[in-house]
Amino acid sequence: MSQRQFPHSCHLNDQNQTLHLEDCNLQTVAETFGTPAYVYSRAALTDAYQAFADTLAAHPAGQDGLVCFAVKANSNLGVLSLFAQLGSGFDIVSGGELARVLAAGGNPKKVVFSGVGKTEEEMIAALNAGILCFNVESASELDRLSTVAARIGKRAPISLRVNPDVDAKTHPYISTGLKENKFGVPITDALALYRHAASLPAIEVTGIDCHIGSQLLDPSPFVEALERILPLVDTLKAEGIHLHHIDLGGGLGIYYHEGQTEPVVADYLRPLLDRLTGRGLRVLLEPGRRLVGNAGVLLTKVEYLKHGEDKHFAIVDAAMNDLARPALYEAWHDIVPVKPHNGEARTYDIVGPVCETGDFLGQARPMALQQGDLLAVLSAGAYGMVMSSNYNTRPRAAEVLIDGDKTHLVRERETVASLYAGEKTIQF
Ligand SMILES: Cc1ncc(COP(=O)(O)O)c(C=O)c1O
Ligand SMILES: N[C@@H](CCCC[NH3+])C(=O)O
Repeated sequence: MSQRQFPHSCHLNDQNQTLHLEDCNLQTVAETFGTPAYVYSRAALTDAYQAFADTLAAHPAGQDGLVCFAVKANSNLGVLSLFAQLGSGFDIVSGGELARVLAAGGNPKKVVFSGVGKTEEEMIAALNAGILCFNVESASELDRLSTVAARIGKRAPISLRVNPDVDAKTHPYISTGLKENKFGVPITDALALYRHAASLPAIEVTGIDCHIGSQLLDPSPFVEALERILPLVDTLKAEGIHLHHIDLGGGLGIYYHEGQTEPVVADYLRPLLDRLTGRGLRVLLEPGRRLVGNAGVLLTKVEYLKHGEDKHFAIVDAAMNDLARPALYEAWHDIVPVKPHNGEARTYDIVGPVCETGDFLGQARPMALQQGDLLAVLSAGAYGMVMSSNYNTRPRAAEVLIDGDKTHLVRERETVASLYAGEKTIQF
């Protein structure tokens, strides 16, 4: 057990053989804040951000580059404020995310707005905030944005999100850059749409954008996508449409399995930056998962052990409503005891209390367990809390940010009463 590799900042403490995140004993964290609880490491978040920022800064094509953290991966205010303090920008996909970024002290001039379904209200909020760029995903969105901006006396900075029709070789639900996906405008339509955009007085064409998918462990599709886009940039230039920036999206994968290797940030970025050298384009990136995924764990307590004829179940107090990824994508998360002990090891399905057979966090996991044990679901910092729900009227988990030996409660656990605040009964 002590030989195993843990995600960044997570380790078994030598003295008491208890899982720690930075210098905090996760057993104590669970006792203090209760379970289920998401726990994030400031050091791991910072290191992950710096890997991108430092690689950009070290390359001639990346000097004025900007990392725009994809807020959809983790929108906790404590996490967002840390990234804002590190100098990060933000990639948002809703008015709600914009509000969170602003509440966390994010700079609107470093915000890009992605998403296929921007409403008028969201456009107005973003225009009034003065964001860096709208990543426009369709002709009808462009026309709506132009109308809305003109109506309120603003000019909307835009890039078109082009869909380069590249296979990201990832889970089909999180692949976005194929022509059958709903995202972006087909690269073959982009030139005509850019011409149209350039003719609209309330629109300022500033960039080009693409995002081909998520959890890419092989970075070669990123290069393929860029190589499909650069000829379009050249054609636009020849027509007098000069772009200021290129947004390469997010999508770099992380390891979820012990022993799995993940691409090194610099190895992913350098071939892209090399191809952009001398073009005078500012580079924007939208990493989500890679900045937060392995900076967080989900702590959960074993409520019951249930030994069936064919299977052993560990029924824990976290469920698919807290972490949807296993139920939704059959995604794998390593799950480890916070304080391993030497009881009889059995092969457990780690399941939650929700009334669905798909409510599992992990299946067929060998470990020695007792009722009351604490488990840590690893690599849970991305698409964890943000995808949680109140299904089965379960209050959502607390979120805690670790900084060395200090803990900060960055989101309180919901209460049962808060779950129906704002609702009314009615007498017929
Ligand atoms: C437009 C856009 N940008 C950035 C991201 C972040 O992706 P990831 O978390 O894989 O880095 C996504 C999600 O896939 C996205 O749709
Ligand atoms: N929710 C997905 C990632 C979605 C990426 C968003 N474009 C996951 O948990 O892996």
